Amino acid sequence: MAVTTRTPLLAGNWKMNLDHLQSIAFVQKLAWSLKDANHDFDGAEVAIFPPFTDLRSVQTLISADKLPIHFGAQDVSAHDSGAYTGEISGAFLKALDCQYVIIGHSERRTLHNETDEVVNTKVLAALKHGLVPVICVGETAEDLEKHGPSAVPVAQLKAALASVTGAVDIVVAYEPVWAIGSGQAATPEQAEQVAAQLRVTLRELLGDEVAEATRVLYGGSVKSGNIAGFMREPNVDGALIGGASLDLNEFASIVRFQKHVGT
Ligand SMILES: O=C[C@H](O)COP(=O)(O)O
Repeated sequence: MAVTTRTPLLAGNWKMNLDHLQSIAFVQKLAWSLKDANHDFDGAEVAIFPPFTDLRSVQTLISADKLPIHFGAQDVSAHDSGAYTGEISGAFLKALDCQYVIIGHSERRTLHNETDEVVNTKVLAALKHGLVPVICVGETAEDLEKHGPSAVPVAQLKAALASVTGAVDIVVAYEPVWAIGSGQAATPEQAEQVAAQLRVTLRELLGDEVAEATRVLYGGSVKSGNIAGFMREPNVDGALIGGASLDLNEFASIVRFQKHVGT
């Protein structure tokens, strides 16, 4: 068993699914289901990333019922305020008690032309507003063939962290683009290889302490049937889950897979 002091993070990215009423029902049932199963919330952190329009409802429910579930947004503006129609400021997310924000998801990079520079400005904005950025990196199938597994994710992480210094609280999600929504997950060994390289990069850029404290997640076709393999790897500290996070039983089963901390 690998030695780690990092609390695993199981994060559900709902993408553009579930409206605010559906999100309330889902969060209630998830909390009940995990409580019934005696889930150790201190041993494995659970987070959800609903659409923007759900956040206020989710915040109200979680705060009123004191549910041990964390939440964040799926994107943030690089700007604080102003004439940016359709964008959402990090200040607004912080005001809704969001703890996390996903930045640089491959769907943002491809569908909304987000460059490495944009990702970097969003990371800086998140940190400025006290949000923990979940920085997504990952190679396409073509990148994999041309450059091998780690080159593109490492380059993306370096770009995302330009001008970032100090004891920052960040999460990195390694999501090979070819594994997202394809049903073809990376192997645990592949995920570990890239996660280890990403940690080396964190060490170079931000020092030992930050590198040791930063959770590196794997994402891409994670299911209850394959989570155990990923959780066994020493540098994989949890998962960013898309499709399976919309199925209550599947998500609850994934979340319940504990990784031993400090053993
Ligand atoms: O953010 C989550 C990833 O895009 C993974 O999605 P997926 O689990 O549906 O493959």
